[in-house]
Amino acid sequence: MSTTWSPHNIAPLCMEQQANLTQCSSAGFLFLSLVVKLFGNATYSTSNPEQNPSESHSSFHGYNPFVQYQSAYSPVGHESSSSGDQLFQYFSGTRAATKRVGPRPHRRKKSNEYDFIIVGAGSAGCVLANRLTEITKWRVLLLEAGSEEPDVTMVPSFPPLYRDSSIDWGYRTQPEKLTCRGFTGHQCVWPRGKTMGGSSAINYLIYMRGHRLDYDTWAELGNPGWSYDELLPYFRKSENNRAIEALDTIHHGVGGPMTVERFPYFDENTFMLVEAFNQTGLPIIDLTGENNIGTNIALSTSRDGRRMSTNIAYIRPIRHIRPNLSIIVDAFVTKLIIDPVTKTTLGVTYVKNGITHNVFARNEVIVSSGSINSPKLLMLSGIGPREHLESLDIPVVVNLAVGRNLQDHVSTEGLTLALSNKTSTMVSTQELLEEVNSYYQQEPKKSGPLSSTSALSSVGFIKTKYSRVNAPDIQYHFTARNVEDFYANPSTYLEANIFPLAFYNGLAANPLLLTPRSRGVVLLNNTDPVFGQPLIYSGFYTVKEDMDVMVEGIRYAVSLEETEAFQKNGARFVRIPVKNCEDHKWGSYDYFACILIQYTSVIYHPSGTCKMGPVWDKQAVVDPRLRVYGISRLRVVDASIMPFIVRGNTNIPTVTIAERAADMIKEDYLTRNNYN
Ligand SMILES: Cc1cc2nc3c(=O)[nH]c(=O)nc-3n(C[C@H](O)[C@H](O)[C@H](O)COP(=O)(O)OP(=O)(O)OC[C@H]3O[C@@H](n4cnc5c(N)ncnc54)[C@H](O)[C@@H]3O)c2cc1C
Repeated sequence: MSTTWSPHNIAPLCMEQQANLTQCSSAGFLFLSLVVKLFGNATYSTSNPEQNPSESHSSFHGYNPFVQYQSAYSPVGHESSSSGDQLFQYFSGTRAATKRVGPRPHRRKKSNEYDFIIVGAGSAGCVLANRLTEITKWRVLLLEAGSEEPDVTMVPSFPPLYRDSSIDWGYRTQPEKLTCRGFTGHQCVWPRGKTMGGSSAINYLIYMRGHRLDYDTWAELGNPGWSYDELLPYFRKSENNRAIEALDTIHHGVGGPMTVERFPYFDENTFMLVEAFNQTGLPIIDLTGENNIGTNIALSTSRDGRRMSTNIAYIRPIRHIRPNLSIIVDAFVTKLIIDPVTKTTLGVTYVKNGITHNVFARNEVIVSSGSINSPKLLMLSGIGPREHLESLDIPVVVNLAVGRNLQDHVSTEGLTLALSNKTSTMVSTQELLEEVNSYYQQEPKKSGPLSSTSALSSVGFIKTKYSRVNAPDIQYHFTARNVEDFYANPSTYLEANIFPLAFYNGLAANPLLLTPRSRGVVLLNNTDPVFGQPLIYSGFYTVKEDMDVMVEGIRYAVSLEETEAFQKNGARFVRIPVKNCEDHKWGSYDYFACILIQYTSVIYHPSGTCKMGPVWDKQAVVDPRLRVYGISRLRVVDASIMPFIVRGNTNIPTVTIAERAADMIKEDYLTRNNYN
């Protein structure tokens, strides 16, 4: 099998900046070559789990004493080419559409016609493809712009490696006054998964759900069916919990597709951090319970030291087994085919290997392309803000607030915790290469430093004085750092970092803003709307209170230094002002504000750009059953529908949105026969 994954080419960045960093030395290039050789193919994700001994089913195991408590490929030749296609002409306005509404039950199925077409095989798309193909009479097509999921994604310690690699869309934010000023072009990286599994294949594996209040608020806003109590069965349905939390059967599930456990390996710093939070008064709790103020080692979406992407969890077990599921990878959907007269969605146009194809949906097209690409696809198809679309000569089909309401959990990379030799996990190049080889060879279960995200698993949630409700407004992550390299050249270090999370002599303390008041926007690229990067304006800190909350969050992090846990291990925050913030006194409000603006960190949870809301909500793009307003046979199901971002990492909330949506679709088509 050919190599499917290519890493970020850091050489130009290293040379341009003449950066004397470890990742720019032979160590970095040796490491990358070995990883490509061992993990560059897509073997694991495409193999049959029945033949893999590590997939045998087991129930709850892995009690951690510290914690109290998965197509037949649809041949390309089966799709019609676009040339001369009548429906393609509708869109370009050269031909009048034939009106057709309501069910079409007696038509013979054509090879390029499916019951449902799902655009995007990410967190949501893979769940939907699995659940909808449970109905054997439904033919479902899953289209994914990226490749098969390469083996490199399985290693929990490797997330820094995926950024700007062949499985990342490689997006950047647009320059803004209050964000990302310290980075090249004043732009922040904005990673998004471009492979089977989507962002769930490149994320940091943290299993989190958010707070009860998040979902109750969605429901109170006029979205029936989305309260915490109504979603809890769906959280359980997806979950196969193999940790101590499995004993809490009210909140956790054990038979679902998504294996959830604690990693087989933790270093001392992981324990130190939870201990420190605990010593500030935060209780050790199940962070995935209804109220998440507290601390613990987080659960992870992993199984025996390997990542569980939604591709592994939901697609791998059914691929080549369910004949009604077709999957086409490397298929970039460029437009929805919409009858402009009846405003009915008929299918999609996609490009694969430079050839344009049209495929048609008897029932619905479901857009699950994520919070950046879903609004992009809608806008390319004439669904979006009138003014913006008209400025690009795109005929407006429906005027909706698509791309607005962008939210994320902003953080900073500017706060560094230095570790003493006592707990530093730094290794030599030789040791690093040996660890990579050792992880590769372990069968059937993986263990050791690379089988874990290390200190990133230690999570704390706090409520600052700014929180108006009894729920957290700051969450903490701690990410591996080489302190000397960071201080030598912060922006290049961060932009070209490729090393595993396991080996470090310092940690970035990342406070996450859980309830941002600021809003950003996603717009189409004005020079190349289809193939160009969408324009992402994060809008971070455009509401001043967001900065106040974050400064408070930084102060709390710094206070961890006073705990016995930090003191006995000699862990100390580095008080040297970081580049571009030297004019401010370390520890002052202005210094902390400076690091927020200079070294803004996007925590990769964009949400809200196809907002769910009732008919009277002018910002709403989809209704509470996730149907796009003003267009029939079209839904959006992914993180973009969240009216407000949840208080916690967004993968499992997105999986749960898709689980809920799948049942809604079944209700709509199997019980009510409601096609509009
Ligand atoms: C680096 C990173 C770290 C993260 N860490 C965590 C974490 O630890 N825990 C957590 O809970 N969450 C984490 N998240 C967030 C979480 O993974 C996302 O919120 C979630 O995966 C979003 O799911 P989605 O279905 O909305 O979009 P995605 O999973 O991004 O899926 C969208 C899919 O659509 C495809 N697509 C897009 N456009 C097209 C098109 N035009 N044609 C065909 N296909 C298309 C994409 O290639 C992609 O596969 C992280 C995200 C990232 C990027």
